[in-house]
Amino acid sequence: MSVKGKAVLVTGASQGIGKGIALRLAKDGANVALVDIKEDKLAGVKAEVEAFGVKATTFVADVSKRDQVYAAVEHTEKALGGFDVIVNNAGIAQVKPLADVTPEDLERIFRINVDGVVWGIQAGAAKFKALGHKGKIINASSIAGHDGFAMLGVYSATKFAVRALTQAAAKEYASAGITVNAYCPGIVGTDMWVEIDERFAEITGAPKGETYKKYVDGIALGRAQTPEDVAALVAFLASDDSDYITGQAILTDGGIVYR
Ligand SMILES: NC(=O)C1=CN([C@@H]2O[C@H](COP(=O)(O)OP(=O)(O)OC[C@H]3O[C@@H](n4cnc5c(N)ncnc54)[C@H](O)[C@@H]3O)[C@@H](O)[C@H]2O)C=CC1
Ligand SMILES: CC(=O)C(C)=O
Repeated sequence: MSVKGKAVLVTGASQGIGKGIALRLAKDGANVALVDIKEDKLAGVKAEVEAFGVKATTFVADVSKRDQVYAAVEHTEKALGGFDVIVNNAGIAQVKPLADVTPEDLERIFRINVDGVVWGIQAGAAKFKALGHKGKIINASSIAGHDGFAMLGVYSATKFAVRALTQAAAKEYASAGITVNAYCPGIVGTDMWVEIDERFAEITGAPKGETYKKYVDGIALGRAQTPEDVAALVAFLASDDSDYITGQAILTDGGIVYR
């Protein structure tokens, strides 16, 4: 598997899965652009990436804003001297019964989780075409993009949407040699799950930690997923070894049996 020397843009790279992806790709020899809204955390991740002896750069952008995503792609090409892969990883979750969902909730979650992926696909593909070379687009879906999760209904809808966008984009860009795939993690022990568990506790009265434990107990491999587990799949999708794979939404969930 080789990503050595490739220039890769990762969104949502300040923490969690995005940070895990950035570090894994750096370990494998890729140069990495770290994009996030959390400016304060980016410098620390950049230093960790550079410790692998590769180039790193940071860029503050809100993926829900089209112009900011295009600017992040431009910055990546200039700073890293190329542009080969975009990982549209940034996303947010919200725990709420469907009965309580507001127009503002829908607006906020869809703008980041869906628009953010549309802009990443669009800006990434435009740059690959301008450079005249093949490229890879990799999007974050979820097991919640395969089954609607109770209390995470709107979030699940956005992750189903990411699968649809991945399939459509794969067909639209295949003739340009651009591949488009999605990774679908299970239960990953990041800040996102800390917040999900806390919200479940507030809404249902379940003790803190119980919801997370319930989901982890349903994983056949018997443990929660780590960002590194997810990054292993993304490293494959970013490498030349995945050249014949496109339009796929690949589950990496430890054989989850409880949803
Ligand atoms: N944690 C989990 O169990 C799972 C997570 N996922 C997906 O993986 C991706 C990463 O999730 P985690 O690392 O767990 O979440 P996280 O909450 O730990 O990290 C998300 C990152 O995205 C950034 N971000 C949020 N909104 C942004 C915006 N508008 N523009 C730019 N950056 C923004 C945050 O600042 C943060 O650094 C998300 O798309 C999530 O939906 C999918 C399946 C399972
Ligand atoms: C956060 C998320 O996507 C799940 C399914 O845990």
